[in-house]
Amino acid sequence: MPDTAVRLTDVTVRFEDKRLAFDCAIAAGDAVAVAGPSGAGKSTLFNVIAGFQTPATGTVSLLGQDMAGRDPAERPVSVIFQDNNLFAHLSIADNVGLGIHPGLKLDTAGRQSVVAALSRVGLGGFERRLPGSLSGGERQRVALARALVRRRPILLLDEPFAALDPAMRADMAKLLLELRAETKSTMLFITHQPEDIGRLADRVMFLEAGAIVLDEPVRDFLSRREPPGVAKFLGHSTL
Ligand SMILES: Nc1ncnc2c1ncn2[C@@H]1O[C@H](COP(=O)(O)OP(=O)(O)OP(=O)(O)O)[C@@H](O)[C@H]1O
Repeated sequence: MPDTAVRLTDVTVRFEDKRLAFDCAIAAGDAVAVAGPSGAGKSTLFNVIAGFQTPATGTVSLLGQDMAGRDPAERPVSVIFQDNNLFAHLSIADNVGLGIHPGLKLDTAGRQSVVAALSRVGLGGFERRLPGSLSGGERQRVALARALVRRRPILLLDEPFAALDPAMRADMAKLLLELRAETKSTMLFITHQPEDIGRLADRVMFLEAGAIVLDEPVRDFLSRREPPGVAKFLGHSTL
């Protein structure tokens, strides 16, 4: 497998009145926290990597391959969104099965991997239930199971902890660490919580005003007192 999982080179994205610019290289197997104030461009960065947003310029390369012209489904990426992860009218097993086949045409091996993935995230026996009967943390774990059955080497998590209480956050972080060790996947997660960065990330990318302004090891990031935006994020300043 190539050493670099995600490489963005001279990537720009244009909205009516805005221009975002991204350059970065993420090593295969790293867990990277993506942080920064609201509107900084975190979701847009994910959309560029996953293929939901086409850049105006630049190159997106995943596992050494140029992704130009490749639809999201053709990319080696799974995304877990903060909300709307699950279809309310489908059973938990079917919601996970969608990760294998969008028309839910699963063979025996597919059905077995759905059961195995649910068991792996601690939801064995939940197969026939509906999403509405699950807690927020359980629903996030169903989304994780769906990502697991897809077996894509790059996992993007958009605020995976946002809807969770502190105990659930710790459980989710532990599960993600275990899954990362098992699958050797590259993981990027958006978070607004320094605590989540400390327990899960190897590196931190900090975005401001449409650009990656810092990209460094987690220890360096967490000991920062500047720039002001980072100090504020870390709770060292009331600016
Ligand atoms: N489809 C779009 N059309 C126009 N502007 C957009 C579009 N998508 C994003 N933007 C703008 O681009 C900037 C970056 O948005 P983005 O959603 O990536 O930020 P973010 O860091 O994820 O914010 P948040 O933490 O609030 O989710 C914002 O100013 C946003 O208004």
